[in-house]
Amino acid sequence: MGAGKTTIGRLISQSLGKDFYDLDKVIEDNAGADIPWIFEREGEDGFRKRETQALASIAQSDTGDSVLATGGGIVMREENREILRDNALVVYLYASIAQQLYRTSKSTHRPLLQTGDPKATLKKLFEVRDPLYRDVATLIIETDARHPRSVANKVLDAIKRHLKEETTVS
Ligand SMILES: Nc1ncnc2c1ncn2[C@@H]1O[C@H](COP(=O)(O)OP(=O)(O)O)[C@@H](O)[C@H]1O
Ligand SMILES: O=C(O)C1=C[C@@H](OP(=O)(O)O)[C@@H](O)[C@H](O)C1
Ligand SMILES: [Mg+2]
Repeated sequence: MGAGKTTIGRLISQSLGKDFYDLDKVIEDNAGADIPWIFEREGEDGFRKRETQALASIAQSDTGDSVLATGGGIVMREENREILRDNALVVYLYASIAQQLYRTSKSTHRPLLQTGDPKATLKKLFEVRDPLYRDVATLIIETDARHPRSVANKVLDAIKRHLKEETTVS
């Protein structure tokens, strides 16, 4: 949360002229309700079920030519990780806890951070999730101390380099 997935994903899709999906927005549109409402009525488990359904349906229907920003918890289910590995070039946007805290502090839209100690929550989530992000990631990009446009350019460069290397090798 607060790594910049939604912001950077949209910028990248514009640069590449590809469709953009934000999985949280897809979940909200499908549910006809926002994420805080889903967490309140259905709990985190209900949200995770909706998240997997939305991811699977995009992976099935998409032509493979789009940019998808997921929510930060997407890696918690092995089936989601499998879908990502099989269908996508996955970019892990790394942000320090301090940056995550700063970037998420103005929003009340993330139910998991509506606690007395969001910093401790972010730290716990990072410990569990960082190895999982690394497990599914094709590329890892550091986002601290960088403007969103500059992060987007860094991602675009890394993707181009990666695709060029793949072509050279095969
Ligand atoms: N590289 C960055 N530098 C500074 N602020 C950023 C950066 N990336 C995103 N932000 C800001 O942080 C907030 C959270 O970004 P967002 O894209 O919603 O993150 P995520 O989808 O990963 O939770 C937004 O207000 C966004 O404008
Ligand atoms: O990390 C998480 O578990 C979540 C991250 C959120 O998305 P962002 O990572 O875009 O904030 C959203 O999917 C939900 O609040 C749960
Ligand atoms: Mg987001």
